[in-house]
Amino acid sequence: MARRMMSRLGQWSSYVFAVDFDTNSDPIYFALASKQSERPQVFRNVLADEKCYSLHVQSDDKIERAKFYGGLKKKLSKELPPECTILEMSIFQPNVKDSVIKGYFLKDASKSSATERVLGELLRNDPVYVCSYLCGGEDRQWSQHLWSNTEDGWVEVLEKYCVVPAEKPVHHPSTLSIINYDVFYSFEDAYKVLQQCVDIIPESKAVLELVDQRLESKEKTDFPVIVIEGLDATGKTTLTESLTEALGATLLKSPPQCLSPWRARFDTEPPLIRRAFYALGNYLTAGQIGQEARQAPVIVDRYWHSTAAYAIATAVGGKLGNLPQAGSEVYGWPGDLLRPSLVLMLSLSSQERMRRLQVRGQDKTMEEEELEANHLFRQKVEEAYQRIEGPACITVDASPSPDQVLQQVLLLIREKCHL
Ligand SMILES: Nc1ncnc2c1ncn2[C@@H]1O[C@H](COP(=O)(O)OP(=O)(O)O)[C@@H](O)[C@H]1O
Ligand SMILES: Nc1ccn([C@@H]2O[C@H](COP(=O)(O)OP(=O)(O)O)[C@@H](O)[C@H]2O)c(=O)n1
Repeated sequence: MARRMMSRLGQWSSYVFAVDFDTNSDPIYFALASKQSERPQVFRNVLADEKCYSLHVQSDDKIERAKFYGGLKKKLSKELPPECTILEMSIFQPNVKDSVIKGYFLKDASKSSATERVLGELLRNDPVYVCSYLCGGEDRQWSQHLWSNTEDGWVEVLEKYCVVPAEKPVHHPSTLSIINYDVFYSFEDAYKVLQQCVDIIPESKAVLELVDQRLESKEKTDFPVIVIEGLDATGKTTLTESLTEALGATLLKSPPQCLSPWRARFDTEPPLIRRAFYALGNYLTAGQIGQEARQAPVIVDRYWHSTAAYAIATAVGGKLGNLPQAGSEVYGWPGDLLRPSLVLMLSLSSQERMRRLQVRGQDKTMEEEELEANHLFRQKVEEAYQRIEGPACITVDASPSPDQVLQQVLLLIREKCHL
């Protein structure tokens, strides 16, 4: 019944469908209508005579939705014929926060009926909507056909709508659900996510217990707190160690050491859960900063900027221009998180960063591997770093020798923190 209600055109008419045919260009946007449009056909330039399908996740439970969507791509890649291309798609109400429903669009060039079989199985067993797309008639217009499950196990077409072009929205759909899905702006919001995961991820309990024992931090610290940020291999470890020695400071990092046993586990989780874990790491580190900054200056290797910038850059699909505008609330500092006195971001050319990565030759996190493969993603991380406010970060050229970088940073610290 719920499915029937949701599928009515009245319900869908305010929604737009976005399919990422190519990460370097805008998605193709389309909507559903009862009548064909006279404007050009939506898919004409991107589809050959392939069979096309879409799937989107249906569940009111945020955690279930995130878990299922994360696993769905793996499942589809494994079970669909190799001639089937899996593209990301989302359904959303233009410029309405939290309205996004994520899914996949399939272009199937195979001759077999394997794809339909896999989709039929998914429809029977999982919280998904499945649609197929047909191109027909003299003017070769596209229509969308919503599938439904019958009691005797057959899949039938429930409803059919015309596919019509839709306007490009002001905000890229991936920016509509950053808040509380990719980035958490209060302790409570991140904590709630892990609380809801206790049954499915037993490690959450241990993390929550640690977090429950965290130290509270005052808003104002006695000694300055200096955060060093930057992409992997920009020289954070080298600099934070020499700074700590030069200033007689205490060195801390986020996520803190006490979370290490669980980090790899949470790195395999979908963004919602993974980001909540890192967000809580910042609150644990904040407690340590508050304590240590009573006695000496504190140097912190990665903190909130890392958590927010990587999360935003991962969440926002496609081009650099799809990032939320500078000044957007997504770049704001969480009201309840200790603010450092100074944030410095080490910046390097990609060639020098690659050289240092190769010299170091250590294992990289999956995300760091992606950074290497994906120049666009790296640009988005650096741009997001620069847009975060309260405090904003100051960019430091990390290409000179380690000692020159240290001297340059010491000068900045003396100027800004009067140390
Ligand atoms: N200023 C520098 N010039 C040249 N090499 C550097 C410099 N700073 C760090 N390195 C080297 O680059 C690699 C990455 O530095 P590291 O401090 O581990 O970066 P991060 O902690 O940001 O990942 C290491 O092999 C380090 O010795
Ligand atoms: N405070 C932090 C630190 C790291 N992170 C995440 O951890 C990853 C980087 O961690 P890392 O261990 O590879 O970084 P390095 O300190 O080795 O440069 C990023 O991909 C971020 O997603 C975070 O979200 N918040």
